[in-house]
Amino acid sequence: MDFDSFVLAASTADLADESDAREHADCLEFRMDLADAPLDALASYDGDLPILATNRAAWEGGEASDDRNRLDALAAAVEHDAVEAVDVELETMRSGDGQRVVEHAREHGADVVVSSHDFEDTPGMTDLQETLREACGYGDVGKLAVTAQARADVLDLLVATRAATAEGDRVATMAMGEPGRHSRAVAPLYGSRIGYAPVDPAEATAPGQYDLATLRGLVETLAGEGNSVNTPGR
Ligand SMILES: O=C1C[C@@](O)(C(=O)O)C[C@@H](O)[C@@H]1O
Repeated sequence: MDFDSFVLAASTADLADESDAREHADCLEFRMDLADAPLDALASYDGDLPILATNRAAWEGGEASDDRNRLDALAAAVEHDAVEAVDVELETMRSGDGQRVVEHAREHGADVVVSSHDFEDTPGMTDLQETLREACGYGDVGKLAVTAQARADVLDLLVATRAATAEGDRVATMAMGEPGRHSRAVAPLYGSRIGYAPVDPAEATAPGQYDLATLRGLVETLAGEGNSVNTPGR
C-alpha cells in the first residue's frame, strides 16, 4: 500500500461495504475481529479496494480473545492478494508474538502498520514521541490512537506527528473521543498517513470518527486545492 501519501481507510467488519466505500476510500480496513467468518470473507472478496487487515485483540479494545488464533488468522489473511497491509499491535511486537506475522506479511509483499492505543487519555509529549518511534522501528507505519479529554490534547499529538514526519518516520495519528474529533481531519496536514472512518456512522469502530465522505471532504478542503495532504509545514 502506498503510505507515502495519505490513505483513507473505510473501517468495516463487512467486505460487502466495498461498493459503498469505493467513492471516497483508498482502502478497506477489515476489522476481522468484528466479522463472523473473516477468512471466508477474504477468500470470496472481489472488490477493487485493497485491504488493510486488522484483527484487534480484546486487550487492545477489539473483540479477538484468543491471541494465538488471532495471529494465525492475521497471518493467513496476508496470503490474499487483496490484503496489502496488516495491523499488528505494538504490544504484540514487544512480546515477540507479532514477528511471525510481520515475516509472513513481508513474504507476501504486504506492509505492516504497528499500532498503539490509549483509551483513557493523551500521554505527555515524551511518551507520544517514544511510542511513535518504537512503533516505526517495527513496521512501515507507526500508528498511535490516543484519547483526548480536552480539545487542547490534540496539540501535543500534532506536534509529535509533525516531529516524527520531519525525522522521516511514517506515522498515523488520531485522538479518539469527541474533543479529539478534529484531529482526524487536521493530523493528515501534519503528516499522519492513515485516516479511519466508517461508511455508515452508526458502525463507527472508534469514538469520534467522522463518516467516510465527511472525512474525505474535510481533509481535502483543509489541504487546499493542488496541495499534497502530506507536505507538513506548507
Ligand atoms: O486503530 C484504529 C484506529 C481507530 O481506533 C480510530 O480511532 O479511528 C479505528 C480502528 O478501526 C483502527 O483499527
